[in-house]
Amino acid sequence: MTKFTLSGQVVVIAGGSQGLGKEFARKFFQEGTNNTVVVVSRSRTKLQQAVRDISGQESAQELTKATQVRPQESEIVYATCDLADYSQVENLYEILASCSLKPTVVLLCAGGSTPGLFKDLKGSDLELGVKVNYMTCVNLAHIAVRHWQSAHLMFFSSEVAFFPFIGYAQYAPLKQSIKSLVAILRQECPQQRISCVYPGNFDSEGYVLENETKPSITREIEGPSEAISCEECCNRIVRVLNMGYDDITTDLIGWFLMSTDMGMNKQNNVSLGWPLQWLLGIIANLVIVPIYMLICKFQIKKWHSSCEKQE
Ligand SMILES: NC(=O)C1=CN([C@@H]2O[C@H](COP(=O)(O)OP(=O)(O)OC[C@H]3O[C@@H](n4cnc5c(N)ncnc54)[C@H](OP(=O)(O)O)[C@@H]3O)[C@@H](O)[C@H]2O)C=CC1
Ligand SMILES: CCCCCCCCCCCCCCCC(=O)[C@@H](N)CO
Repeated sequence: MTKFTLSGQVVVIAGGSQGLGKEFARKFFQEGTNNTVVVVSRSRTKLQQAVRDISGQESAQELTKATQVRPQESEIVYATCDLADYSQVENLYEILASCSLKPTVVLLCAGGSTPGLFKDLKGSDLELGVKVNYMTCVNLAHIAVRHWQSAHLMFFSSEVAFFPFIGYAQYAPLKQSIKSLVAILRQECPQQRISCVYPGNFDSEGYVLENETKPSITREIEGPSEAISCEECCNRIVRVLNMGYDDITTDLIGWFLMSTDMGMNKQNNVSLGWPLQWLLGIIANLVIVPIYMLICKFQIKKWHSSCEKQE
């Protein structure tokens, strides 16, 4: 299987303009050698700022069909693309191809949530949830599987894929869809390295924004996953990738939640400490999970009645 290395790569980072995607761009550009890093997102101004921050240069270079990529030198360039729009992703492929760039690592890191009760969300929030979290992924993955068969694909789901809970109606179902897509692609494309990261909370621009609308009950339930910095999150992921594992969590509670969800999702890939995880999962599902779910039900009931009182 493809070894993970930070050097000599052509890296495409979806959602590279901020947060964890930007942190990965920094890591490849600053810690590796001979990398061509392409950060991709919708906003040109954010992308330019990210490229300037990372490269330390005054100006940021946009990837176009005429861009001359210098081999043997590290470069970071940006490309604007709404990855939820398939034709724009095809266009991105054309641009990369005309620069003779064949990605070797693809990070599908675009995503984000608008927490809130389902009834309080707007129709546009629901649509955005599907587009930002799922369409961006499925579109780029499709191009990658068709044209870049030797690329290492890295998907970004969430710990909520193991445990969906109140407040994440716009988000968790799509992160579960990514897990499902990954399982199928691993069977269909056995020659490709396909990793899936299930992060717990980390402190990104998106995280700060989502906390503005997050119901208190959601905050309470996700409390055990305390936000770590993007840098720490990126480092933890790289460490586990280097060990050769492909199902990755970023904190202990995430690892524990994954253990309760091993079954038919696991197939032929393994995660850190998997025999223990498997056993622990069985025991947890028998004894710990039912008790926890009772406590959780009680917490939610209490929250609903305190909301009613306030009204
Ligand atoms: N932060 C957290 O606590 C957690 C995050 N995650 C997941 O990890 C990943 C990274 O999270 P985080 O760093 O917080 O994300 P941010 O919200 O900070 O950044 C999201 C990125 O996605 C890009 N993006 C959004 N929509 C599109 C689109 N349609 N086309 C192209 N790019 C798009 C944004 O750029 P632009 O606006 O320029 O398009 C931005 O670069 C996400 O998938 C997130 O769901 C998982 C668990 C916890
Ligand atoms: C079985 C007994 C123990 C159960 C404990 C449950 C603890 C749940 C922690 C879940 C944390 C979810 C973090 C991901 C958040 C996320 O994806 C958003 N920040 C979106 O950006």
